Amino acid sequence: MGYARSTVANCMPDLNDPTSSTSYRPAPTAPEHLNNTGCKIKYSEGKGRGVYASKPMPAYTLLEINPALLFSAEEYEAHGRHTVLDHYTFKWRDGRMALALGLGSLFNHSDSPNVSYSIDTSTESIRYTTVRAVEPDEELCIYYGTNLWFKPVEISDGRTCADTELVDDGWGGLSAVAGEVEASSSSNHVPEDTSDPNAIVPDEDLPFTRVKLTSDEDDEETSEAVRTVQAWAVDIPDPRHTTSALKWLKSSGLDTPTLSHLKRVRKSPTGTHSTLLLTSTSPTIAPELPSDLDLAAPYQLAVPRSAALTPTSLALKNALWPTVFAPRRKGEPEDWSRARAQWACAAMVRVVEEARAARAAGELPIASYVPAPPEEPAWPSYLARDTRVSSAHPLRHAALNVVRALSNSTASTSASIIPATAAASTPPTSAPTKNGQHYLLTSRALFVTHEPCVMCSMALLHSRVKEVFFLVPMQRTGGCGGAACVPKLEGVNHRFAIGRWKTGAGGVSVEGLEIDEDIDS
Ligand SMILES: C[S@@+](CC[C@H](N)C(=O)[O-])C[C@H]1O[C@@H](n2cnc3c(N)ncnc32)[C@H](O)[C@@H]1O
Repeated sequence: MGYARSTVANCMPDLNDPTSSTSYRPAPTAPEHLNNTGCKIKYSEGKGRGVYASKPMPAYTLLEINPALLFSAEEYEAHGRHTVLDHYTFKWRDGRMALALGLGSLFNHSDSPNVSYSIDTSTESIRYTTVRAVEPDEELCIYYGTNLWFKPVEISDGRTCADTELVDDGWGGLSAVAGEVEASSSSNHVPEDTSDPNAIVPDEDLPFTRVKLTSDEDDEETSEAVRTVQAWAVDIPDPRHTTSALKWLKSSGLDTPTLSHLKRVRKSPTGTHSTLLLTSTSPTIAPELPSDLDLAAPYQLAVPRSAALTPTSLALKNALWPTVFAPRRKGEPEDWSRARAQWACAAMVRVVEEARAARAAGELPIASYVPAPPEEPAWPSYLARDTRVSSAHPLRHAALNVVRALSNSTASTSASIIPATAAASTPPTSAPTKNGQHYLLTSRALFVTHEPCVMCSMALLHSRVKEVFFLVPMQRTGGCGGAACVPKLEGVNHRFAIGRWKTGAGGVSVEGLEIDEDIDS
């Protein structure tokens, strides 16, 4: 908290060792315990007790708010550190020591944590929140930091914490709480912890700085980029019945706000009939129609998922279904919610971790990551390292490798190109392959440790990526504002947003990511 490490750490009892000389022994069975968010206690192989999910949990689920028991550093020095409490104690921001009263004390450590926590000094409490979607029976783990006092048991991908140098994550890393990153959340570029994950984060508190693009940033300027959703529609053979059909629709309960960006009626070009858009809910069960109206059988069709932001996108969307025109003011940036900012921090932590693992394996410390979007947690995510060294291939840059990972996602993958989720081998049909073009990153965000070079930036532009976040600027070679800004160039047919990560934001450090500034990234 790190968990407070003391000079006697090595003399501390091993919670997993029944022969340990301490009087502490893990109980043979976990107590019956289920909190109201669905966390339960179970024994975790080699770790003692742990906290587990009893049901599926979406990303950013608030798991627990635990009061902290605070005591002075002197008390800790004289007593606490000589007891089993040392395993559970961590440093509070003001130098006192703290113990989480509740399940918080039972979260085990993982170097790929699925839970982050934040300290609320005003209420002297700690909030634990999932950072990604969690499966039933999955262990819920936090990140203790780099100075572990025990040998961590292997995590699911076969690595141990000792294999990689890890990031001190201001969102999930206990060491961050120990004051290794700025204590104040705003100076750490971490949005205030409010209970509302939808709260909009002011621009100055975002973990990145937006690189300003002068042109409009609408990402739906080509027909293949138009995002669609399946909806039910019905033809009205006699257009004179359109008003009655509309009246029925309004009272039917089918008329939900999900399609409010679309007109309800489309007239056939010849005027022979009109079509009524019914609903986007239930892809399998056709909506029931009134018997007193002369309507054909309902059918499904693809309609635009959102309003049109530009005249070009309006024309493209109208070709599918009459769409509302809601232009964004030129250069107006997208709002970011707190949940989305947390998702971005977790993604940047993950990609930095991968880059450090790449370096340990003899590669350049560069990695790239396309996480599942927070609003589509079931979509596959992709992770790739730079493999120029091992492949002796000058084009195996991390950003290109991750695009290859996406396009190869139905084929077998190599160790350096990792579908970062189990779902990667069978992407849902609504995932990025939906346009039939497997390299497309339409509507996806890409996190990369080093500013992509001009070549990679151009490739990303072709892939229609929505936004790129990078940590290390590359003044001489970068294509996202360093040597050039590719999405700003005149004549390009797509623009992506760029975020330059703020120093220390989310507890992410650039340590270990040094590369020669002339190397393309
Ligand atoms: C805060 S306690 C966590 C709850 C603890 N497992 C229990 O049964 O009370 C921290 C202790 O859990 C164990 N632990 C936590 N994460 C571990 C991991 N990844 N591998 C092995 N042991 C772990 C270590 O013994 C550590 O000192």
